[in-house]
Amino acid sequence: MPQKFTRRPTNQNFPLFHGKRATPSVPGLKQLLEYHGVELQQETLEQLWAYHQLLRENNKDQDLTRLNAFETIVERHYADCILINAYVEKWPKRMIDVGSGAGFPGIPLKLVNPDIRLTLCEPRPNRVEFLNLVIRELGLQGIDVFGHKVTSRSLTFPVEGVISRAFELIELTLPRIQKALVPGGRAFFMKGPAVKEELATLHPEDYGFKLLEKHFYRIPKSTQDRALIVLEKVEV
Ligand SMILES: C[S@@+](CC[C@H](N)C(=O)[O-])C[C@H]1O[C@@H](n2cnc3c(N)ncnc32)[C@H](O)[C@@H]1O
Repeated sequence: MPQKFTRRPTNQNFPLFHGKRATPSVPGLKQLLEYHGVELQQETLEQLWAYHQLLRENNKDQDLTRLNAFETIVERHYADCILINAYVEKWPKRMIDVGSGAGFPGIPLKLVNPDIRLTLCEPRPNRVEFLNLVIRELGLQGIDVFGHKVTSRSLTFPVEGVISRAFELIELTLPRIQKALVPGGRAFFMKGPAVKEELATLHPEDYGFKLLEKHFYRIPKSTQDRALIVLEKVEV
């Protein structure tokens, strides 16, 4: 069964399952994801569930996410990180996720696109430990953790793609990734509605980039407005 990611935005704002709470379980996860426009293969769903279990078990003492309710985690973490697939025809083969935190968007992105060779960049030791635990426990291949800050000098390997969510202003990230990103490489920024003001004063050409795509959408059946901004490295 192909995986589906609904692109259609909706203004409908139903209470979840007509007021009922979803059961935290694989079927509950499937039901909630489908409610938000994400249809996954069973194997991917089970991997995401395993990740969710690790996130819950380790959140208490490791400060991984401030979201608590199952429904909110599925909507604002999992659906959010998977829906971007609807806007990207082909992901670069070699990517980094800058400021991964507890693994967003990197872990869901990798589960849905196992062919991406991905490095999760995260300096906080407890988060690095958690990300390595997830990789080990889920038996993921082609993914590792760079446990340092990404700076203009710290990345020593070339990459074809960069992604980040809830990290910092785009103009602060561009100099960090300028050297590591190959010409023609792409940078994907997952943003909220405030990005419109950010874009109004952004000059990507100052850093050797050009603005390629802007997608504004809402997580289906939610109040969460999102944007995916794609820049291309043009400078050789
Ligand atoms: C607000 S959190 C966002 C985490 C995740 N991307 C998400 O959407 O939930 C930002 C993360 O960036 C990390 N961070 C801060 N400076 C960084 C840098 N220079 N390079 C890489 N990660 C950094 C922080 O430790 C933190 O975990």
